[in-house]
Amino acid sequence: LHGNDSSALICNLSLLISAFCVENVTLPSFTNKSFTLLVPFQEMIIKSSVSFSKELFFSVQGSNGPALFLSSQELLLDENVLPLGLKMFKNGSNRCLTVWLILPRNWIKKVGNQFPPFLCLNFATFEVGNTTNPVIKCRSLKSFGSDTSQPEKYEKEFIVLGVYTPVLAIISIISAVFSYLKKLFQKWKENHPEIPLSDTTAWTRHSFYSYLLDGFHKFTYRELSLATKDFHYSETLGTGRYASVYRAIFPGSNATYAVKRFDQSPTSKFSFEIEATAIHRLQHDKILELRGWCDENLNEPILVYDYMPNKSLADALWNREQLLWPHRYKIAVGVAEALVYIHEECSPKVIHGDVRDGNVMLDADFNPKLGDFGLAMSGPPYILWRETTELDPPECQLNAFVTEKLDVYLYGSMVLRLCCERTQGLTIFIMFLRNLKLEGELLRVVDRRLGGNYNEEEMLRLLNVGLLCLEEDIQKRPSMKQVLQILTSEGDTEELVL
Ligand SMILES: Nc1ncnc2c1ncn2[C@@H]1O[C@H](COP(=O)(O)OP(=O)(O)OP(=O)(O)O)[C@@H](O)[C@H]1O
Repeated sequence: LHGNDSSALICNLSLLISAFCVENVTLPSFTNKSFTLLVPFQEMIIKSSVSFSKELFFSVQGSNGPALFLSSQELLLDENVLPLGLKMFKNGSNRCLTVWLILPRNWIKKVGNQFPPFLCLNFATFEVGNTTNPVIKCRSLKSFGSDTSQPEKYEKEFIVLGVYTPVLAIISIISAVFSYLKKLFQKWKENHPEIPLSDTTAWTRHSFYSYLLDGFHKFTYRELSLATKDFHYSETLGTGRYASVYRAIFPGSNATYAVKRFDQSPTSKFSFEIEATAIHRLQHDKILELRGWCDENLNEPILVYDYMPNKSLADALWNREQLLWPHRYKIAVGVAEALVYIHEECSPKVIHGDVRDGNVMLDADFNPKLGDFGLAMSGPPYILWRETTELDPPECQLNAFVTEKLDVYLYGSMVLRLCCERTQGLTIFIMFLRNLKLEGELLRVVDRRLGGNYNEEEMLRLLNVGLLCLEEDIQKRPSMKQVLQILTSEGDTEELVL
């Protein structure tokens, strides 16, 4: 921690800093000060338990190049700058703040994997007054550690000569070309939905998404609108908490995709960002494949996925004709494979956080594809963004930080849905199952809709795996790799699961 350095910013707004904590180290409380944190790259977690009612701004400097300004509203990127993610989340009665790094592909390409060991982080919160555009000046990294205090006189001269004059010049130039641009814009607007072009927030979001989704096809809004018949309800495949999903048939190629259009609410937009952050680096046969995206209308950003003719596992289990046992078992194995991949083969690992039948899609042959990464945690800190429910493991009720064993627990409850007709009142149902297991009567709970058409050995294996995954004690829960071994090995069920 490098002192109380206020030279990092020139700002006519009042400054409000509260207690911050990096990992487990509690820093002293700050009032009316900014400060610089020097944190190891991998541990850049900043968490605050103060209640934020005001707008927040952050400035962060990468190893080279100018600063990145970040607020809960906007993210300004420069090509040399490390993009950051920011989210406030609710932890009990406190609102917490986390800042984390998202390293986009092209940035990694640029610098290789040589991350600097430390990152200089200038951190300050501002109470927003009348001014809507606060001026924040960040030091260059070169001056880091040196004496940065300047006589006030020079700062004033700097503001007058160095800032006002160029600003006036720029304003004149802008006014000169404004009418021309206006004409162009009006022409452009005829073919595009409403976008606040002059809005800095819009610009920063567009840049942020381009960083994240670099390499994926960028659809035009018009293309998607045509393919979904103007997002007509007759083309709706499903509606979730954050988005509606439409079938899109592209006239030229006859290709069919699923277009996930996020709603207008801020949480939906955040869900889009979380999903894009996770899905852009996942490539696996059992994970729903992202085909493209569109952010022309920032209020309703869009992700385009492979179309799954059999929709979700929840649809297949509850709404339509019977899902056969071989399909059910194949689904359990496939989802386990997807989870092994995100937990053990991705670096950093990804925790899905919302594994359930509604988020497993089924292709024409009932192969599962894990989808909906809108609540996924793509790297430390692994924080559960959503409210906990009765389907979550006990550790979630106590702590916002989770491990991959959360997915294991949720997988357990999904597996029971594949085997049993009803699983409501999960805690009681688990106790009931454990008793049946002791009595050697586990098969009594089998879904009657299967009409007895199932493989007994596989059924017992799956029920036992479900119970193991639903262990309250996190240590007793198996890893997804162990689960996959149990489901795919040849050995005796009793030996494998005990
Ligand atoms: N690729 C797809 N192919 C076919 N149908 C899909 C596809 N993706 C989603 N759906 C359908 O749309 C529904 C909602 O999608 P999704 O779960 O991704 O939205 P959401 O808003 O993130 O929902 P949730 O409430 O689960 O978080 C799914 O339950 C499914 O029925």
